[in-house]
Amino acid sequence: MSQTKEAFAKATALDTEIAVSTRNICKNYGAVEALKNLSLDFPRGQLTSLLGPSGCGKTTLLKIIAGLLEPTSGEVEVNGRLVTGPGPNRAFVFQDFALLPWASVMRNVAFGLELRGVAKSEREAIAERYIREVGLAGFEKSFPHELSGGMRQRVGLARALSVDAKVLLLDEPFSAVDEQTRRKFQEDMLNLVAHENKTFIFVTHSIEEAVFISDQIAILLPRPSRVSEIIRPTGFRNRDMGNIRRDPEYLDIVDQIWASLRSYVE
Ligand SMILES: Nc1ncnc2c1ncn2[C@@H]1O[C@H](COP(=O)(O)OP(=O)(O)OP(=O)(O)O)[C@@H](O)[C@H]1O
Repeated sequence: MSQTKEAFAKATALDTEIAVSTRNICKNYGAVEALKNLSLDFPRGQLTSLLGPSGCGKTTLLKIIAGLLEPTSGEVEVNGRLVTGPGPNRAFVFQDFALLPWASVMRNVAFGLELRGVAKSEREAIAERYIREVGLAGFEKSFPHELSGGMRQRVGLARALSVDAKVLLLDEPFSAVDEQTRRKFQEDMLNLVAHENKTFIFVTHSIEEAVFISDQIAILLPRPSRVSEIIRPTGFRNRDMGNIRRDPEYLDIVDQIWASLRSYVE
């Protein structure tokens, strides 16, 4: 079997522990049926991307997992426990960064810990580690308006990492940055997933991005959304990052996903 076929076929047999599980999620906004019986498992320590046509309900699903939005019916389990609202085991990285404009990078990154009552010296030590890890060392005292969009996004990511949530929910985190920065971020994400042992759930519009960074890709159907396909591009995962984008399996999977999605684009 070719590696590409394997990526699609393997999607049925999962031998990894499940960190997050959504079961028969339905979500209606008044007369708008956004999600319908959506069931999906998210393997622990891996990155799953949600990919689908605009308006299919990706952000809605992310917010339901975060506990920020209640499903009309169905349930979400995180580490075997039912989600009934937001909790410290999940951190959300918002599309617009949601930084405090009046606070320094250090204060912004440490803010989640500050809210949890962690002592200043301890929270700043933790924040410093993640500021370094996302490549912002030296900018601790800067304010958000002094940073580029890409740097602000890194502050948001460092803040989510600092609170030590086991599940990170990222809503199109790289959409506001230029292409070069975006590629660097994608490589950083691969490193983070490899070293942090956290479960990442990632919304993106980009097929190439999803295939580059994901252990698992869930393709969602247009509204009312369900999962149409699950793809696990494992073949090139352990190869040199610099070569992934020209790997034949990578290119094949990108093509196949586009073939699935193109019928939904007007
Ligand atoms: N608060 C709301 N009230 C009414 N309808 C809503 C609300 N939030 C979302 N919707 C609708 O639900 C559907 C799913 O929205 P959602 O933002 O989850 O989709 P998405 O896949 O993340 O979209 P995009 O890819 O464009 O960001 C859309 O049709 C949207 O218009």
